[in-house]
Amino acid sequence: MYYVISFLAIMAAEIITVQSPALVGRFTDVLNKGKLTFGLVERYSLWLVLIAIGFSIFFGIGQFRTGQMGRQFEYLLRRHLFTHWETLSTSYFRKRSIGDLLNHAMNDVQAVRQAISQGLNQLSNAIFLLCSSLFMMFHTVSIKLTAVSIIPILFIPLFVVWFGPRVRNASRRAQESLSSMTDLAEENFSAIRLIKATANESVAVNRFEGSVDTVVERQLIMARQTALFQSLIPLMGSISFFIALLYGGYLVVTHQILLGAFVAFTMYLALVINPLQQIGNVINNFQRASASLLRLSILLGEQPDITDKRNPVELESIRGDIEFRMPAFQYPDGDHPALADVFFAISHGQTLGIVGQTGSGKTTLVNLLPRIFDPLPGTVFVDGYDVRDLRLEDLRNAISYVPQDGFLFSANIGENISFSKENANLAEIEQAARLACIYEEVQAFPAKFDTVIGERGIALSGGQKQRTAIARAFLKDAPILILDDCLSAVDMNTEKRIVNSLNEVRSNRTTIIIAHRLSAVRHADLIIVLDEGRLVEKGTHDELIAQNGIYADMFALQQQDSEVAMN
Ligand SMILES: Nc1ncnc2c1ncn2[C@@H]1O[C@H](COP(=O)(O)OP(=O)(O)OP(=O)(O)O)[C@@H](O)[C@H]1O
Repeated sequence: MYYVISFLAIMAAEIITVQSPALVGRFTDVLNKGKLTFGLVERYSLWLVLIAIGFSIFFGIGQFRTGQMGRQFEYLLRRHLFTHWETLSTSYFRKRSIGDLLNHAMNDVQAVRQAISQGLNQLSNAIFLLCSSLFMMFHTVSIKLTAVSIIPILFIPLFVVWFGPRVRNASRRAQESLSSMTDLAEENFSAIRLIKATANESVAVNRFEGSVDTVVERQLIMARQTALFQSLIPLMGSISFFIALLYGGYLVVTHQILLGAFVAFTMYLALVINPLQQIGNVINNFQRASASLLRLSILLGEQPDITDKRNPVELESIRGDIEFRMPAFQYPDGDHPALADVFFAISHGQTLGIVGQTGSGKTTLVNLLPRIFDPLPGTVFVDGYDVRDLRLEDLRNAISYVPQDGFLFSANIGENISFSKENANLAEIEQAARLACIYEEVQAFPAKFDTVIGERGIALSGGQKQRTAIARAFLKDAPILILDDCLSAVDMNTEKRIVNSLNEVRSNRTTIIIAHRLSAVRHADLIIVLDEGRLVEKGTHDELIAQNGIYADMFALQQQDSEVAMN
């Protein structure tokens, strides 16, 4: 609808504007014949002003409508893109850099928007102006003169065919370098503390300069191609002008056309050169936009690799019984199993502790429960159902997961805690904060729960970040709670208080605690020990101590360490 309005408005504007050369032509003829009166001068001037006003009104409407259409398209496309990304699995994001994704969301969408608003606007403008000028030239001046003068213009399609793929290719390379630059900037901002602490600012700046240089270099290549292409079009226009003057002048001198017709003709040619250049611009914009559109359609065509199966089991509520019957699990891009011989079961309300060396497969194991990665069929069960048979939404709603790095959003603390429960009230947020032992510290901040934290919670200490993330999981209050080594940055006393809160409020819910410090899992109903992905020991704390294996060794070592620390 917007486009129809803008299309009609631009058409009206151009039909109006092409009347002025004809008017000036008639004026010249009257002048030439010596019949010009002051009343006629006034009338011609008035018509010219009316033409200008009519053109401005319709052209303005056309511009606004196409602009509006472009912005709406941009908004819808970005929203669609983001919603689509949210449906994709984590393995997709492992393969893509953030800079690249941001580049698509910003630059590619913008290129398509420009083609839609400015491009379509300029194209229809140019086509109407061209057609109506040519019509007026044929109609009011001379068919022969027009036909001869437009010959150079016929070369333009050849230039388009020649330059098109080159401009597209240059645009793709420029966009790729922009992606890498955005990536590097993102990486540097994330690592700003490390860079400063190790006085590596100059290294970071040099790396960034290198990537900016590449961007500039590639953009210049694109600019060169574009400039060459665009300058050839007015060149062809000027050759047309040259022919018009030569041949048109001859026709006037030999009295085959009137002087007024010749004046009008040169004005039409001047009118035609502008749309020709615009067509060049538009074609370049379209080339760029078509490269962007291709990238966007590939992105939007990506399918999530972890989805609901056909007719999944829909449970009203999940209790939280968990069982692993897993001979092996291998990552899609791994070359050997990350987990092997993992057989254990816990009932709802129980606590499972998972310990093991770093890289032994603890995070991998818990990631299989919410299907962050898909286990093989018949290997992981919740409430007796294969997790692959449950509705993904039900399964994930039933799990609160606190990852190792307790990610925080750039929002205030209250919003961070209530992220998983949108309409939580302040009392609920405060209760969750109390259980996670962060309440007093938040109350000490000037804005309390309204305190805004920077990206990734830069104003909070590591332990505070972890406890805020734990409070978020407490607030969600799901039947299964997974704490993935998220007590590592809190001191022993706080750890003890959090574990006590867990015992207090989670009596009927299943808790999985991954920990390096054995004190955090000591009271678990079942502890499993992983070693290079293999489940090597399982039992309660006392049973494992009695087995005298890896767990007993780890315990002895940690006991020694804490005694040394006490002394
Ligand atoms: N997405 C992945 N694709 C391929 N291999 C992976 C992936 N994630 C982890 N791995 C590999 O799986 C193994 C187990 O990693 P995992 O993160 O589960 O160990 P972890 O016991 O949790 O370690 P940590 O205590 O250091 O957190 C490692 O060898 C790791 O390199």
